[in-house]
Amino acid sequence: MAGKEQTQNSAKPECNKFDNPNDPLYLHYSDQPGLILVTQPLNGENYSTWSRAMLMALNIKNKEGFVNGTIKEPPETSTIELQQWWRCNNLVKAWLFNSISQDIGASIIYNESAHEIWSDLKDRFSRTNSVHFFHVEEAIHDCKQGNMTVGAYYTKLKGLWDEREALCSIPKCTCGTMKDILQFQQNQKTMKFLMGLNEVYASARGQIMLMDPLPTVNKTYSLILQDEKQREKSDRDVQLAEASAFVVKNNPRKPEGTFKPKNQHLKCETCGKIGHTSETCRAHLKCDYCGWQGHTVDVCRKLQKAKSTGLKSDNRLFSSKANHVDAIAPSSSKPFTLTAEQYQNLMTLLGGNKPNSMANHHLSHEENYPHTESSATSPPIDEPTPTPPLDSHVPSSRPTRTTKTPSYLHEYHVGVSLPSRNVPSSNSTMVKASGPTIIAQQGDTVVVEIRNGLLTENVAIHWHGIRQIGTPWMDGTEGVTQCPILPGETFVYKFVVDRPGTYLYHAHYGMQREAGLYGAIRVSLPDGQIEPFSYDYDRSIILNDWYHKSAYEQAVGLSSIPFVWVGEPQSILIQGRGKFNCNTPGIASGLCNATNPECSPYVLTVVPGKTYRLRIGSLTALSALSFEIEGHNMTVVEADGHYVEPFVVQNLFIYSGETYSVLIKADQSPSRNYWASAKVVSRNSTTPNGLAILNYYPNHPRRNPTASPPIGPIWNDIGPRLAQSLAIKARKGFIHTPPQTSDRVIIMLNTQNRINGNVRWSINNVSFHLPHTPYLIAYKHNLLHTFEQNPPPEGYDFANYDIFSVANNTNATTSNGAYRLKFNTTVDIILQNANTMNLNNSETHPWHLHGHDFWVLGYGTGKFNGSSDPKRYNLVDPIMKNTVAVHPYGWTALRFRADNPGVWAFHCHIESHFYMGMGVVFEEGVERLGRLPNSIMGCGDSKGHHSP
Ligand SMILES: O=C1O[C@H]([C@@H](O)CO)C(O)=C1O
Repeated sequence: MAGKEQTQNSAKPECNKFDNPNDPLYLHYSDQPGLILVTQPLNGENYSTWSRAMLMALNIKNKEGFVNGTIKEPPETSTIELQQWWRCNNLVKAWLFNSISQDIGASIIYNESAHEIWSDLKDRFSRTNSVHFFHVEEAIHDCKQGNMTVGAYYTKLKGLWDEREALCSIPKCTCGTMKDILQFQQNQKTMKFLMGLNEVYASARGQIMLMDPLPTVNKTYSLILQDEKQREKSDRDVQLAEASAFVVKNNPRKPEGTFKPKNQHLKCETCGKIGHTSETCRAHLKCDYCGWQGHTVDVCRKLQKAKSTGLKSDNRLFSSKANHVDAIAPSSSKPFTLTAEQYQNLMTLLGGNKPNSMANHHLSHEENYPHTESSATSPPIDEPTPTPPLDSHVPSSRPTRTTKTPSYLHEYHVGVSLPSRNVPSSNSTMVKASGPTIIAQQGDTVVVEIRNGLLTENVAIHWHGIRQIGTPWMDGTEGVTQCPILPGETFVYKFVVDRPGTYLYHAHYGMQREAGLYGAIRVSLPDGQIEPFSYDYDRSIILNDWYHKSAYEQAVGLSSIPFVWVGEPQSILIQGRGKFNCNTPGIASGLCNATNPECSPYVLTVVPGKTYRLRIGSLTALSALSFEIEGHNMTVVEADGHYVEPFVVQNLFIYSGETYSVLIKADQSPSRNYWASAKVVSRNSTTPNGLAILNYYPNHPRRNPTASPPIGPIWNDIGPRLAQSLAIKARKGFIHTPPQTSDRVIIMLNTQNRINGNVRWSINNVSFHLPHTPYLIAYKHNLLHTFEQNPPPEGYDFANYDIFSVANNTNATTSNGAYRLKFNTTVDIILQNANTMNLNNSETHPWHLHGHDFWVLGYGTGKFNGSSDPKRYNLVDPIMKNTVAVHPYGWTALRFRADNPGVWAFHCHIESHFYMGMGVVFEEGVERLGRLPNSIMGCGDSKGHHSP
């Protein structure tokens, strides 16, 4: 009795126990063996996700312990409990069977316990994790927005991160570093997400990257969504398109890790991939349009899509960088408008944050910029009679113009204001920024409507390096090709970009360029043509110098008695960003701190292993620069729009008005960032080097490089600079052989003089000044009385002039006479440098020719010898350029064909030097031009010459 009671007593609590839903041995009536706990059965390749999902489901059922072994089999003495345990174990086994593929199921059917099965599966399938892990990592690396919405892109990336975490998560620890590690991981995710976004988000990306601390990826996603919403709202009429060089290699296909070829039994011996054989291997194919391997341009789906949507074939619309806006418009069929946000960006870039002593007009969007969505058409363009384009100097195999039907119009509407100066203070910083990069394709027509928003100052914009063949009135040189654009007036520039390459644009009125009105022009090859070098990404970088004094104050000083020299600039800017009195850019100290992202240097983010084409242009007012990137060689491949026979440099010397493309490979240790530095050379300058950061992804863009910035070359060592000049030759296969003889030689002695008490620069003792009536109008409309008709001298007193001493040029004069060149003749120019008015001093002058490229035939030191030096000319493979340096006490010989009807300035690109008279003007074939557009008239005697 007592025993029976005991049994009953002992059984009762056990029964109660199994009734308790919190007990792992409890079975709910719904816990049926037929249940399927996960949707994706284990197939051998999805172990990590499967096991995670399974554990989650078992945890909900309170049966996790049966697979991880924590709920042990009870001793045989506890019979009832043992029975219940086996019931539960078998139930879990059934659930496992239901969640694995049949093949795998067959191999574990004889395992007794769920725990054994679980361990067996783990042993077998988690071993493939490293391969899977590799694929997941690869897929994360390749994951870019491309054709996806931001939401879809985020979801995809998030899924991949979760998968990676399932495969390999950071072990939990309680020490303090865990927080830092997680923060680092978060930052990496934010960076990855930002990097994969399409270029339309570049502006937002730039802002987010400068936030400190970096927001979490979720927060970043929400910020980008807001940006997208705003964009959709204000950009309704403009079709969004994936954009820019940053995503040129966007892969719309599945990342390799998730892509499964059909014929898995085939293996290619050529590329090693599964799914095909050598005969059908496409690995060697490369598409000239989208840059992807594996197909050619004729079957490129991206191109077909672009064509079918009617967008310009490169399908780019807006692309903005952290500190400048790249804009590109579709064909003329749709009116192009800037959105309020884009316009605001542009104005912020052109504008500053403090009032300027000069006329400086920052109007609100509505006031200043009428061409928002509501303006349906562009203002009528004053169309002059076109002159046929000339195709000289170009081998017939490579056409200079692509005739397209219809030709694409790129329209830009730009309101002009000038950036303000930062008033020097004890510890201040400054930022200046350039205007939008114009991105076009060879043969495109670019239309830029400039509205002068300045209150009291005129404006004109020159398209530097664009030869304006057939449109000399669009060169934008005030006083030479057009009247100035008056405050409040609008001028429409319309011209064809007839050659691929890297060009610039900038103000060409007084010393206004110095005030910060400039930007880059990037012209790509026509569809189907490829560059003779390869790279993964394309970036434009403009170098500049920056003064605290306004251009106006500088100009007053230069023309005052006593003379007030502009002095050395306060800062050097890389892509619009510089510093003043900060210890180091990017460091959280003083005013250059995290709360002021505007104070950060320009950051160029690179993906380790990738090659970048850096299109570097200089628009300095004064400084010759040496540009270098710590630890990275640069291969020079392009100069002023011409392919260069590649050569490698550690530092690139670049003079105002020049452009170069260099290739750099992100092949250094990816564990840190690197300095890019621009140092003043050729002048004993006190200006600190301009600095930027080459940011190796995924390092934080504002993490300072661990090394000190490069010091750069010695300022007065001419040797390496001359060596670089001599190294620049035309690339084989792209040589434009120069005419072997010339029809006329003009020697131009560059000297500094004192004329009527003013310090001036002169050419052959004649200092240049601009007339009130632009030459082009004066020649065409026979208004020859508006400027001096005595042509400037063709040389100097060669026998008696000592270029090495301070000359007493008392006979120097000023003149606005021009050289008239016989149309289609070949002209040689010898730029002869000399001593300035300071003892033992000769300066570097970058000379820029409008309307042409010239062959650079040679350089030399000392006085040019007309009988021996021409024998040393390079008449085989000289580079063609539009800007070239004459080195201190040296000479440079150029040759060009006077075959572009118009009037063209040729001048020193140092802003103050041209202002002080260092320039000349060439006229050629104006009689061949048709009617000039009315829009360039209105000043001097051109008043009243408007044609109906
Ligand atoms: O044009 C210039 O004037 C000064 C100096 O020669 C006179 O002070 C200078 O360095 C120039 O380049």
